[in-house]
Amino acid sequence: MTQISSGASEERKEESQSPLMNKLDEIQAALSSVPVAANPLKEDWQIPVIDLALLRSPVERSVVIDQIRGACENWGFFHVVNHGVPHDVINGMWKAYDTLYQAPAEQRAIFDHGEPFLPPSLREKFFEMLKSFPKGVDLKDTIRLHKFNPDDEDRMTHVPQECRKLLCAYFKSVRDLGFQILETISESLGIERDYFRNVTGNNPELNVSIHRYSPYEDAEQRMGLPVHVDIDILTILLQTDDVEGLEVKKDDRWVVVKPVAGSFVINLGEVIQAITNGKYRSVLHRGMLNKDKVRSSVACFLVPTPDSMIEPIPHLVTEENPPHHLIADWATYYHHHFAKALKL
Ligand SMILES: O=C(O)CCC(=O)C(=O)O
Ligand SMILES: [Fe+2]
Repeated sequence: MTQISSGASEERKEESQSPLMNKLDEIQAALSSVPVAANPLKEDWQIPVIDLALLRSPVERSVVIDQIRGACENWGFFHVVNHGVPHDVINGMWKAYDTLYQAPAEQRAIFDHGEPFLPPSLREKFFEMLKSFPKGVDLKDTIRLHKFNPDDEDRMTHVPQECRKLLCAYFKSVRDLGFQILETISESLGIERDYFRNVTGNNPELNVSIHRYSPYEDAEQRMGLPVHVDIDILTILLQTDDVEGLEVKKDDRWVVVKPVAGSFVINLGEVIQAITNGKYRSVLHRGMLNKDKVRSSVACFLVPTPDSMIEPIPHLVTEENPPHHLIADWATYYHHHFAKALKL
């Protein structure tokens, strides 16, 4: 595995000031104390809503590309509507959701990857760290499908039979949408449309987290999903459209991502931040709980192939803006990220 970096002490100096290290410190701080709503909420701000139907119009395409550039620079998050994923495919995902959550524990143990998607060698350390955190900061239930390839229905024998087709149809469609959005993100940077797909290896395998946030009476004192950034390329999130819970960090405030009927929430992962050398942002977010309603969400993570080189686009590196992130193949990058988070 390749790892290109400057000398060790220089690297450490750079890291101690990097946005990534600030984020990791904030994640640690938030995890070690309850209650969690430390920063004031900004109720009237909203993440951008982008209408993808306009991409088909030659006149309006450039307007949409400009909106995507603005959303990526300022928010790292946006809704997409008119995205082309059919309603019945989305309804099929919700049906599959019920089937997966109703499965008996012994069956779920077979299809649910269980723990977060961590490098195997760091699992033990991660669980040790978790023990030191107070209870009540990670109260959701999550079913995880690891390296899920929706083209491979025949090999999906571990997933309940009645939802295989539904999951494949949904994740194929959502993966296509993700790839299409990556093209518009490339276009917004003035680079070839297939830049991201090429450098990250066009990986057909997805990671999937299917969350269920049960209600808690003292919901404000607790946390469903702790503060984090997504360590992927792009996340495409489907959420219940009548219950709030997702919050995004913006200018030191938490902004509620109000559900928009029929939309997907898109957020940029760490990989886009690394490849754009900080021009586009992967931002902190968290999942809050509700007093009396269940909230559900389905996160689909596009990830690079292990040998993809994660390095900044050359014209986004300058003397004043040297590489912010480790330059390495994805397997190394991923390991390094978690090792830093665990302070190893
Ligand atoms: O449930 C949500 O709204 C957020 C999920 C999320 O951020 C994640 O799975 O990484
Ligand atoms: Fe996330």
